[in-house]
Amino acid sequence: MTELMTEPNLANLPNDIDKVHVMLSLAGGHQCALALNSANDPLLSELFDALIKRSQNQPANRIFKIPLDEGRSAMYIPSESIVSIATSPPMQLDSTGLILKHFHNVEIPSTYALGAQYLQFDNFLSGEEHQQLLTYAISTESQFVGSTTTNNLSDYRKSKVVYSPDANVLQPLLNRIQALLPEVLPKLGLSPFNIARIDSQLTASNDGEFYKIHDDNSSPPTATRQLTYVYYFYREPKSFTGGELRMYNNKIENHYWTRGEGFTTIEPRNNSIVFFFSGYEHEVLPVNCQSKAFADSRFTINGWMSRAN
Ligand SMILES: O=C(O)CCC(=O)C(=O)O
Ligand SMILES: [Fe+2]
Repeated sequence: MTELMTEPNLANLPNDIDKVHVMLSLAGGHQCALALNSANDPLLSELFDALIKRSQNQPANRIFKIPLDEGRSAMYIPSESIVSIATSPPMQLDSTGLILKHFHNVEIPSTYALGAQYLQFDNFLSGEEHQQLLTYAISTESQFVGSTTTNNLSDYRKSKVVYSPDANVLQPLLNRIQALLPEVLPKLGLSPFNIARIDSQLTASNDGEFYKIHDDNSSPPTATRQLTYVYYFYREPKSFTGGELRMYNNKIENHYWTRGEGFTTIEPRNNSIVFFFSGYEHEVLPVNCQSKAFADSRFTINGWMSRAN
């Protein structure tokens, strides 16, 4: 008997941020839809495990209990009958079938590792270019608005932002970043990619402000972000402490790459730039700025290179 492969229709499923919608195609042409609360649900990695075993002609020999109707009923499926698994959002698997994360259209670094990976370059702009950005940031105080996040959680991110800074002022920085990409990408284990867009925002973090743990590409609107950059600048003498960037290590849990315990703390040095893969989890520790003066803020121009689909 031949098994007919039809494309499962996930198009009209809701696009929740954390939920993973799964469509199992089963031998005999049957399909079974389920929604998991997160990509961390062990059922998902176990289903992939069965699929991988099947692709290697190894028996998985188990029965899956698939919750239906929000757990009010269940269906039992022998592992051998799983022909394919469709997910929304897509899952990224490594060569052994570990689920890396529910990345969308990004390429996972070839060196995706347990340790946090980033690059920091000091003295990134000339003194004049650095001063120009500082003068611009301080003089546009009235254009800064309270920051938001795509998960819309309150108390998750506190800082002030200009979402569309003057393109002419950004140009020297963006030129230098683009010129450095051929060096940066291989060092981070990323291949060259077609840049569909470069976003930039200007931020000011003052006393008590922070950005809790997040990654930069796991919501539908940010799904194609591949590379994050953060350029740091502030007025000398430095009038704040804290505000370090903390990059988290990864670990494997339930066949799934997730945030590990360890981290690296990166000093937001004046006129330095940091690059990292947008899927890595990171946070900005609280800033202490006694003067509370806007001009004494920890400023950044930070943004993302998104790949073309
Ligand atoms: O300011 C920083 O050090 C990082 C900012 C950040 O993580 C973001 O805007 O997504
Ligand atoms: Fe971030």
